[in-house]
Amino acid sequence: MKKTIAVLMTLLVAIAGIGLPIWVAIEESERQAFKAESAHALGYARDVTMRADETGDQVLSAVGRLVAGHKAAPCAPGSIDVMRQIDLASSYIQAIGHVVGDRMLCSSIAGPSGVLELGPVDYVTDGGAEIRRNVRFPFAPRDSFIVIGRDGFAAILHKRLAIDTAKSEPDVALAVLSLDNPVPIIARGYIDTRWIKRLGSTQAVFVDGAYLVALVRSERYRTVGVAALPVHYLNGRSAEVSTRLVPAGLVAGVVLTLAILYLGRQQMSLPVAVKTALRRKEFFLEYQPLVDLRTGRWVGVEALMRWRRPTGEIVMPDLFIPIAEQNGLIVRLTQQLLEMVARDTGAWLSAHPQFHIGINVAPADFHSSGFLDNLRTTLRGVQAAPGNIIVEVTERGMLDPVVARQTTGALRRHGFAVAIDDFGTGYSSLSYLESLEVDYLKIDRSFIEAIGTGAPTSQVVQHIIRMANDLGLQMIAEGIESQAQADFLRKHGVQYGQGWLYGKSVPFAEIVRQLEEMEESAASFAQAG
Ligand SMILES: Nc1nc2c(ncn2[C@@H]2O[C@H](COP(=O)(O)O[C@H]3[C@@H](O)[C@H](n4cnc5c(=O)[nH]c(N)nc54)O[C@@H]3COP(=O)(O)O)[C@@H](O)[C@H]2O)c(=O)[nH]1
Repeated sequence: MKKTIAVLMTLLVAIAGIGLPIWVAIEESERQAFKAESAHALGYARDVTMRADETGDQVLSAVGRLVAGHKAAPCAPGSIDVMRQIDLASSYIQAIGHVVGDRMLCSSIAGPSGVLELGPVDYVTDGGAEIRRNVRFPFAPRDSFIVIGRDGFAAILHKRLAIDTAKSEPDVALAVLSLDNPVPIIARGYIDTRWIKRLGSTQAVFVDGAYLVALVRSERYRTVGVAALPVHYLNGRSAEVSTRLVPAGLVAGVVLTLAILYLGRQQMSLPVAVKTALRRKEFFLEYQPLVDLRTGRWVGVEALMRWRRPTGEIVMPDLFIPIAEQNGLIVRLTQQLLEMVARDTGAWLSAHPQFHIGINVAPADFHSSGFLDNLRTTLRGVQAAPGNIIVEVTERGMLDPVVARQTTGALRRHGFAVAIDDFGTGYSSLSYLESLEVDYLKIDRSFIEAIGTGAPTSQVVQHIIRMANDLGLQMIAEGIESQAQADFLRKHGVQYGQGWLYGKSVPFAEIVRQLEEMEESAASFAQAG
């Protein structure tokens, strides 16, 4: 069952880990493609609007000039000359003339008496311009023209000019729409006049079915330039961008998934590895000297567990103790700790009954009924005295006052000493401590570190010392690294200490060797004296 869940979880992580970056890459490709093709379409729509505006400007200015100077005799030779000048100077106007009803009576193209039939006006804009959208002339039977007029004059415009853009992309539809009339003024390709409803204040870009549509409103006239790109432009661009982004997303996804799976496996396999390590007896002990601060003599050690993995890597207890605790393995680990203490010290402890070995026990050990028996049996095997052992338990292990009182009481009745480890990091109150039978307070390293630093916690150590003195407890300071810290602690009455100032943790044989060396030099010093 567990295996099935693990396989399912792995599959899920793989699908999510690989799928998510690919999905993000596709989304990003589409976003980039929309951005690029929107700019493309807007460029055409702006161009159309600009051309339509220029056409409007030229028509207005030409008609204005004729109305101002030639209204009285619009077909006089002088007026025709001006019409021809306008014609020549203008880029959009093909011809201009004088209009009465549906006919152009004279013009730049047909002269003073050449009449051109225009047909009826299609609509009149809000500004009063009369628009004929589709006028044909006998002289250009295949073309159709727009005629825009007012005040008796009208300009003939070629229909293609305003939308004579996007030549290299003939499938792009273009148009000039009027806000006053639903029929396009000019159009090329498929144009839906309902698009105009989606125009915001100045411009809009959107996808409608098979088209990416861009609208740009004229700032001067009630017209709108439109460009509609077939949607395959967008898809093509998106495919092009995704050929770059999707492989990158895939690589990122694979790396992410492998990293997640690797970390997950590490986490999932650690409890199994600790269990295997227990079976294979991969744990070992190092011992850190415990020093009498008043004499400088080594009066004991603290046993600290390490794990040598089959790879040779040494793992520190901060990593495996919590795993052992969370996975119900700590009692077995503590059992091995006792066995290792017995094996390392052998008969040495029986010959040194005053020498202390501090052993760390977890809250679960402290609450386990078999712990005391195990401790006694193991020590009996090496003829060590209970007085050799200091059982170190953190404030966390003392949380239940009834169990704490029972266990500490039983341990002390059998001659073992009890120390509260890492003191100051928990929440023990003075009255609670008073109710427990303990021998030592181990002052946590963090308070020793703060000595002389001026940090807010630098004063705490003095309160702890006062509290321990009030309770009649002996003190062990942890983590002494400098002589100044040692001097401060001794001056304030702390009896014992340990830390790198005196020595890091080493195998027990090394502790014995150094003790013998110290004894020898003390003896030769005494002899010399
Ligand atoms: N239940 C068990 N807990 C155990 C056992 N063995 C160790 N532990 C607990 O693991 C914690 C980390 O221990 P460790 O990494 O061994 O670190 C100890 C010392 O190496 C370190 N130390 C000692 N002196 C100094 C110093 O001067 N400076 C400095 N930076 N570090 C120093 O402190 C750790 C000892 O801490 P403590 O036990 O509080 O005295 C630690 O909490 C161990 O208790 C085990 O078998 N069972």
